[in-house]
Amino acid sequence: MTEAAVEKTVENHAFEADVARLLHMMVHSVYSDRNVFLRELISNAADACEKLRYEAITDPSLSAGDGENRITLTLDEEGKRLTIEDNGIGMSRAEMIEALGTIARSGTRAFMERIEAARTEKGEQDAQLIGQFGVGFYSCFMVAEKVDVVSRRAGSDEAWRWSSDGKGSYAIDAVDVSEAPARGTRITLHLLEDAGTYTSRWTVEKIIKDQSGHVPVPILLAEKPGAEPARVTDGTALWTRSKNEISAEDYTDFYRSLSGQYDDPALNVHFRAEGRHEYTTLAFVPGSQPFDMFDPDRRGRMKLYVKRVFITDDADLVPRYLRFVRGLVDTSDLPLNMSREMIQESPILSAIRKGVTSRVLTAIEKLAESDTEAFTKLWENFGPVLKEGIYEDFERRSQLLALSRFRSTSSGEGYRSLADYVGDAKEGQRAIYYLTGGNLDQLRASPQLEGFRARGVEVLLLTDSIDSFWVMNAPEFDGKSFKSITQGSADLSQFAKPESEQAENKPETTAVIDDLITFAKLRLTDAVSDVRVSDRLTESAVCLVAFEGGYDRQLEKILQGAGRIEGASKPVLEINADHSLVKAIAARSDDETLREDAVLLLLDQARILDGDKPEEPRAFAERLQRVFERALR
Ligand SMILES: Nc1ncnc2c1ncn2[C@@H]1O[C@H](COP(=O)(O)OP(=O)(O)OP(=O)(O)O)[C@@H](O)[C@H]1O
Repeated sequence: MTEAAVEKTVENHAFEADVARLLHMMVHSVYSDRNVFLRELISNAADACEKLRYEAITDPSLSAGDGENRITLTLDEEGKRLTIEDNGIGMSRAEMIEALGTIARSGTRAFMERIEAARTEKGEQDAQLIGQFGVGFYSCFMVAEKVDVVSRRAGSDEAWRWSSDGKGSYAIDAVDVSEAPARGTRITLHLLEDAGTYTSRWTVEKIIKDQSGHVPVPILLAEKPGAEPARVTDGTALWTRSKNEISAEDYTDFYRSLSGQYDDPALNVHFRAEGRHEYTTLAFVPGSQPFDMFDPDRRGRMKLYVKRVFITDDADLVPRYLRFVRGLVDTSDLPLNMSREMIQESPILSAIRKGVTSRVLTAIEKLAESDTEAFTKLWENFGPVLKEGIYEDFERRSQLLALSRFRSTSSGEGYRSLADYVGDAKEGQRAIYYLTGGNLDQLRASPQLEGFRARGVEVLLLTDSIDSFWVMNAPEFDGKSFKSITQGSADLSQFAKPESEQAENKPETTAVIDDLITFAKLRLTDAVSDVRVSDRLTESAVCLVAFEGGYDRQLEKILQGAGRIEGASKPVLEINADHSLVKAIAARSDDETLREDAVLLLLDQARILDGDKPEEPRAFAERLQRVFERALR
């Protein structure tokens, strides 16, 4: 491009719709801790330096001339400006449009949905959320009325300026290289009237030390344009220091600058492995759930360093079920110039992955032993993800089962471990009973539980979608297999009822009940595979269960919903022969119409108790009406 063309071509681009929404939120944010913008910009600058270091391994000319990476902040009180400059990788024109005009992070999108929902509900934004989760570059519009980004990509002889007031569009134009950093990016914030504090040395230095003290690139601060910058942080890698030199605050600060989250970590795991493989790990379990935890594309976010050079955050350093763990591994065992693809397949990496996984799980186990409250919080945040491991990681299945906590008919508002369950199991109890479903209240009201409750047999109440899957794969815990109480026969006769209820122990199947069952089997043959007397019911008249060997009812619904299986299998209708309604119906064999209405209504009642709808709502309503009218007549 010629000099003349460079000066004239200013292109205006509209922001992607989501960016515009996000910016609107930023500008109208009521969040009081605006300092977070600085951490976001410093973190991007540090990433850019790390990317350069990596690319320079194969092409040393990229960092030629200016080998030491640094981030320099310049204050300009008079001009009400704050500048953040790095000598990292820089951005080409296309990269600017991609990075500063769209939203790449799925977490940011999820965050926006959450914050918008909170706003509609409460009439205001959930300001805390902005504070807890970084929202990247765009957060600078909390403090700036205009932002200029001038960047020159390493190795390029072009420089570009991106400029915006954050109100719907941005402009891009080419600038003369003499106006740009020799390499890297300079971001100039034209501060808002009320953001003057970000030109105070004292304030900015404190914010840097508090928020970004452990960024692995040195940070310098110049008091005014042209002044000699002074070092604020030295950029040494925290993980290379020995544990006893590192305070809890150091770890928390580091976690925050690494993860982009602002919460306190629930757990940190810092160790150096020596021997066959040498590597250092510094990993954290966050104190809160990231928004995109259940995003199917979400993978581990651990960073891989080789001899302190950042290589990739895409190396799957932990299995998928630990995808919430943040942190890094730094090893000297891998060569620096190995491609990312080769690293992925390297046996050294799988050994490291194994080691890191073990250490993280052991740390979680220790927390479970030492601090129930902290562990419960961790479990509430990440239990549903950890349980995926029971399904996916055969080798660690028992370990994960032992770690898992459950609601059950005995847990009240607390949680039970499988060890608790087995410890309190009835004599001779061979199975661990469970019931799966969408929510706890519905499960607690399930008729299928009645017989178990009456006999004091504990049942696990499983409400996460993953539960339906791992229970199929987990053959046993402590010699006991898992058994769904909505599948097959309950066989509760082995457990005695409490003395007070002994009298009504085994339901008597009289001839009239047998007759009713034969009638129901015939009449309901299209809808159910069998009708039988139940020993799992005590209060309800009927319930539905899956036949032995079929899918658990809840799992079948999930698979059907996901289009993985076609059509539902026919359930079994179980009847409580002791129930007064059932007895009354059985006694009315003289009235065919009434009996037919009654068995169809019983079936629909069982469906409703299962959280489903009557198959034919109209016929159901008419039947109900007929029976009502008779009763009232
Ligand atoms: N100083 C910089 N140098 C080079 N590229 C930058 C710089 N600042 C931002 N970018 C580019 O802009 C993109 C968007 O930045 P933003 O902070 O919004 O999200 P992010 O950094 O990708 O997300 P995360 O904070 O989760 O890493 C970055 O991924 C990067 O490509």
